[in-house]
Amino acid sequence: MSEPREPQGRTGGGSTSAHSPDGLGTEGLPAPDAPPRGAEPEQGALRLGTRRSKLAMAQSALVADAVGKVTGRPVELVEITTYGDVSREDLAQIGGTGVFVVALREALLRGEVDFAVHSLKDLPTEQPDGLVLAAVPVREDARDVLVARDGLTFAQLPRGARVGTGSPRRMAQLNAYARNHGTTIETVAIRGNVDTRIGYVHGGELDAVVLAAAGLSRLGRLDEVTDFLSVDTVLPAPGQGALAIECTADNADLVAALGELDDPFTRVAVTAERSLLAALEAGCSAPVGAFADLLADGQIVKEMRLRGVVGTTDGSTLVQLSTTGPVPETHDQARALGRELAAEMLAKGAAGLMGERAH
Ligand SMILES: NCc1[nH]cc(CCC(=O)O)c1CC(=O)O
Repeated sequence: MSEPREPQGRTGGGSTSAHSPDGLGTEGLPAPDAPPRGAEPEQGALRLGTRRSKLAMAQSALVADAVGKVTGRPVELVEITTYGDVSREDLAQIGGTGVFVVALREALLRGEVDFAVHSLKDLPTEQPDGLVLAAVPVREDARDVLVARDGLTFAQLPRGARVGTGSPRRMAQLNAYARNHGTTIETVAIRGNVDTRIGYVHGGELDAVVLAAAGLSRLGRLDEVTDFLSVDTVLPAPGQGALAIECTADNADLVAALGELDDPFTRVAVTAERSLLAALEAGCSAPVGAFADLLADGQIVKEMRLRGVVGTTDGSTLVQLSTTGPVPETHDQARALGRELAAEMLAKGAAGLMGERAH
């Protein structure tokens, strides 16, 4: 680590012959009254590039706090407007959720910000040259949730209920779920931020909207949820609920410092999920759900399970498969799991269900 450390306070008094817990001794530390090591340049604030939506700002504030703690440096937020924020076009038309990301990455590559925070599910699966995901912190609740009028759960919605979501993945699975229960819903394509979406329910235009639990949690609005949709019913988007902290690859000190916020299991799980998505050659707004979790026997983690789904938005056809194997020990192993499941899904006709994006 190149970060300066506070000299460890030595409590006065002849204590035991000093052996530090790491066995390295304390000889290398400066005397308590020595000035800070002069080699470190004056370090100013780290600039965090963020989208300006309430959700992005909430996520960035959480990460700014954590980065401040691990680096000991102040973090300042730099707001960046992305095309996805200003365009009112259908997401699938303007190139999927990647439109939220391009402007942030350009700011990173131009050196205008030091690092950026993304919702991992909005990140295209291809990692651009020169940029690295320095950390994927512990994932929030990955589930989708329902915010419905009158506190209704999904099962309580009346036949033909109008359910808003812009996500073909959600449409496919919600319509399939309704069909399997002998009922129907009408999925209504909506866009907009969380306030706008929930506003359609309060305004009476829709019976319910579907959102990510993680987003509502970070906005402090989980109390508005009327039903948490089990991942057995609706597989979340690959990477849903996880954040990605990205910086330029050449900034080794920062890569290492940010790396302290990485959660290895979240990283392995989302790597497998995103590898599945990439191997299905699906755009980010294609109807692909994926979720990796650990199967434990009591306290002992036995295996990782990866589940994937693609379907038509009307829910008439879903290809849903899962695979279980040893918990991957490397990112390559995690990617291999995703590719294997994708190959099985393609063999079952997944490509034909992915609309114009399918090959
Ligand atoms: N597509 C927008 C988006 N990107 C990330 C989240 C939620 C937070 C997350 O999944 O980490 C949302 C909103 C939503 O789907 O409700």
